[in-house]
Amino acid sequence: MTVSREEVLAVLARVALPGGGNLVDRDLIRALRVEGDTVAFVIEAPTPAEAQVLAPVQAAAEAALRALPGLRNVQVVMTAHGPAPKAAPPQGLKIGGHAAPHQGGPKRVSGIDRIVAIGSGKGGVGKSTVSSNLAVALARQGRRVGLLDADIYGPSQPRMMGVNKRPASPDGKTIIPLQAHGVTVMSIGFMLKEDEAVIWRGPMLMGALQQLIEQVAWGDLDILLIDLPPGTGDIQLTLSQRFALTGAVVVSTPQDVAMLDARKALDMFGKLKVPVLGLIENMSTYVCPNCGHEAHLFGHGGVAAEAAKLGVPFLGELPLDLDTRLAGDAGTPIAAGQGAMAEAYARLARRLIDGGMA
Ligand SMILES: Nc1ncnc2c1ncn2[C@@H]1O[C@H](COP(=O)(O)OP(=O)(O)OP(=O)(O)O)[C@@H](O)[C@H]1O
Repeated sequence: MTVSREEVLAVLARVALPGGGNLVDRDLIRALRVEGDTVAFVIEAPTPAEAQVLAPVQAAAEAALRALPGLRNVQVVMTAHGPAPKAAPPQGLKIGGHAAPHQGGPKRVSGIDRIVAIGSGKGGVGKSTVSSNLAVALARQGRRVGLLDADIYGPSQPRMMGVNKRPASPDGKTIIPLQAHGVTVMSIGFMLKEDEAVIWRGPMLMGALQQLIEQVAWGDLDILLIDLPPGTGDIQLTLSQRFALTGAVVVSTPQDVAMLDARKALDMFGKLKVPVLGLIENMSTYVCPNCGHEAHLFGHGGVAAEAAKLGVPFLGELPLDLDTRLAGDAGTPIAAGQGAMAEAYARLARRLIDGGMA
């Protein structure tokens, strides 16, 4: 028995807040994901002080969801924005400290030729899948590639790239990234225990992001791909303001609602002066493996049309493909093998290389 997003929201709407209202009508839920028997989301408190007040609410929400038949894993993270109390000085390697004061414009990271962010307006459109496969496809074409999983609310790269162990830090400062399928990989997921519910305050998230870029011994890279969280939040803002990005690639499905959100992401990159290198349509066509019939479950061609309308490059379309999902779940991206999907990613990679973007 599976639980729907609506059922989860209905339960959360019954969790009352001190001072009135509930988690849903006070709009505190972010990045809600319901997948099989797992639900994960973020409670975004307006301030660190309110995050403390809301701690019992977090516990009540978790308990209410655990009572739903069909749900086995409930992962709730609390974040808060605004000034946070001063942190104790770090002892050994600690991730999620406060970001160092920032002066001047976006800066280059030494040894890294290009930084390309992969974003989406909506969650679940395949941004992480595209990031891992593109990274592998670029590496197969001889590029020196790094992949940073900055999806702090739901890191997917440990699973998709098939690596998950805590990276070494010989001096308590430098972090040694992991290697998988020819790609140098770092994920916030490597630093967290599974199911760990940490209170990540907004400023701490920013500190974590900065550490993941600057303290990781990336070595010399032709390109660092950054798998962003969905949407247009603090991570996107901090990243663009602090680091000189070569550009951003936006992934969307052709579905109208996904495109609507993708437009917001494009608008955000425009405002932040990050060049949009192109749009990718994911899950565009489904070819039945039994009869070969083509169906367009989320529509088709909408992303190419939008790219043409906005005057940004359309980088290609990737079909909805069972083997892509299975490969991602198994930790070996489909681009690492042979066949039509590996070739589609190889074409995408070639296009970026030929355009000087990778
Ligand atoms: N082209 C595809 N064909 C089949 N399955 C796909 C495809 N692209 C992605 N998926 C599957 O869809 C699910 C969501 O993909 P993914 O995690 O890459 O999305 P996302 O946009 O990064 O999501 P989020 O932002 O919520 O982390 C995964 O199970 C993935 O394997």
